[in-house]
Amino acid sequence: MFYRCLVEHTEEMMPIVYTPTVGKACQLYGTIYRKPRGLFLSINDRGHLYEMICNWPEIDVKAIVATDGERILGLGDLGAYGMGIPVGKLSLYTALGGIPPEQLLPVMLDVGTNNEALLNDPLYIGLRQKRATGQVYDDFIDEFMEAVRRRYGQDTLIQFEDFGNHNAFRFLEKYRDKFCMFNDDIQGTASVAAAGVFASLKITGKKLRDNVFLFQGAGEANLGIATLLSLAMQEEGATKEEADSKMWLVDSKGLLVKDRPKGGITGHKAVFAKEHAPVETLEEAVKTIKPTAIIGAAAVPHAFTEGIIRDMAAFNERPIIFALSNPTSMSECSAEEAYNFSEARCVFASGSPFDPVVYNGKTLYPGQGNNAYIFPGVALAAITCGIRHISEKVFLTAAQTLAGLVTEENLSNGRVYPPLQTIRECSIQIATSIAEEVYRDKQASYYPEPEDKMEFIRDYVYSTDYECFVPETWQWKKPEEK
Ligand SMILES: O=C([O-])CC(=O)C(=O)O
Ligand SMILES: [Mg+2]
Repeated sequence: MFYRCLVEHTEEMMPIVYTPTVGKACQLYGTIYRKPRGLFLSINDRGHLYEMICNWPEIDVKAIVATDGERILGLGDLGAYGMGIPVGKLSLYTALGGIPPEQLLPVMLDVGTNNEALLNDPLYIGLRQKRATGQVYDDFIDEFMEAVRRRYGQDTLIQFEDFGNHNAFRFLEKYRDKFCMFNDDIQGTASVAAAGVFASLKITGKKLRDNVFLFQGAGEANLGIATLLSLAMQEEGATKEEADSKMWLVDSKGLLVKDRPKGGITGHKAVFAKEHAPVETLEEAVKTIKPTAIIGAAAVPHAFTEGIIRDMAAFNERPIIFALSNPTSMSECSAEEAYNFSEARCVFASGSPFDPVVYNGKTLYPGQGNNAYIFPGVALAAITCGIRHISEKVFLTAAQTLAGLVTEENLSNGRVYPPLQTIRECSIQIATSIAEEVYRDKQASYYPEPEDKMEFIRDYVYSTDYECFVPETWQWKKPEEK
C-alpha cells in the first residue's frame, strides 16, 4: 500500500519520502527513530562484515545503496543519521524503478562523525568517535565490497551515495571495473543535468557545442556534469580540447585558472583549469565569460544573486539556470527569483522541488533536475540485464533517453523534464534504452538475450496491484439509499 500510494501520487508523496524532507529526517534521525531500517555496519565490525551481512534476512538482494554519511545532500556530515538517504533512495528504487523491495538493502557504513553537535547529542545512534580515515577506512570499505559479493553475488549493484568529495571520486575509480557500482552524486546527477541541457537545446535552438557552461562549485556533481557534457559534445563532433574548453568552473577560491595564485586545483579539477587571468567571484566570472548556462551544485544558498540572473538574461535570449543543490534551503536561487529576474526568459531547473510560478499571467513549471530521474532506470537495467560494470556511456544514454521524453507541451510550460507523475514510465524507457545498448555492446551477462527488451523489463517490474477482498457482487451504496 505504501508503494501503491507513492506510485499513484508521486508528485505529492516524493517530497516526503525523498528530497527535501528526507534531509530534515536525517537531521532529526535520533529524535524520530522508532525502529531500525537497513543494515548498520560499523568500523568496529571489521573482520566480521560477511557474517553481519548474513544476518540480513533476505536471501536475494539485488541492489544496495550505501553511504558513510559524510556529505548528506548539502547538509554536511550527519554520521549515522545519514541512513535516511539509502532508505529514501531505495523507496524510489521500488516506486520509480519497479524493483521489488525485498531485493533492496540500505546500508550505513558507520566510521564515526566529525559533527561535534552529533558527538554531543545524547540521542545520537552512531559511533561516538571522529571519522576513521586512511588505511583503516579503506580496508573497511574494501571488506564491505568483498563481503557483499560473497553473500549476494558479483552482480549485486552497489550505489555509492553522499560520500565526501575525495572518497567519492576515489572509490568510483577504484571499484568501477571490479564491481557493479556507480556513484549517484557524480554520475546520476551528471546524467540528469545533461538531460535538462539536451532538452533546453530545443528551446534555445542552439547546438550543445555552441554553449558555454559556468559551474558554481567544483565538487562531485559539477565535475560529473562537466565531464558528461564534454563527452556529449565530443559525440557531436567536437574535439576533447574544444569540449573541455566550454566548461568553466568556480570553486571557493575563484575561477579554475592555471597557476591560480590561491592554488587548490588538484585531481579532477585540473582538467578544466583555463589559461585565463584570475577571477575571484561568480559575479565577476559571469560578466567575464558570458556563459549560456550557469549550473550550481555546491550547496551555497543564494549564490545566484539578482545581479547574476539579470546578467545572464542580458547576455542570452534564453539563459539556462540550474540550481541543483539540495535540500531547498541550499538552493542557489528559488524558481521565483530565477523567473522574476530574467523576465521569465530563463530555462530553470532545481534539485529540490519548487511550486509553479505565475509570471504575467503565465504559469511556469520549474523542472526538478534531480538524479531520481536517472538512478531508478539505471538500476533497473543493471539488475535485469546483469550489467557487471556500468560505463559512462550508460549515463549518457540515460540522459539522451530522458531528454527525448520531454514533449513540446512540456517545453512550452518551461519544463525541461517530463512531469514527475510520469517518472516511473521514464525509468522503464531509460532501462530499455540501456538494455538495448548493453546487449549490443556485449556488456550484459544475462542470456538468452530478450528479443523485446521493453516487455522483458516490464515483466520484471514490481506490481503494486493487490487482491480486492470485497466480493465483486458487492456494491457500495450511499448511506441514505440504504
Ligand atoms: O538526494 C537527492 O535529492 C539528490 C542527491 O543525490 C544529493 O543531493 O546528494
Ligand atoms: Mg546524493
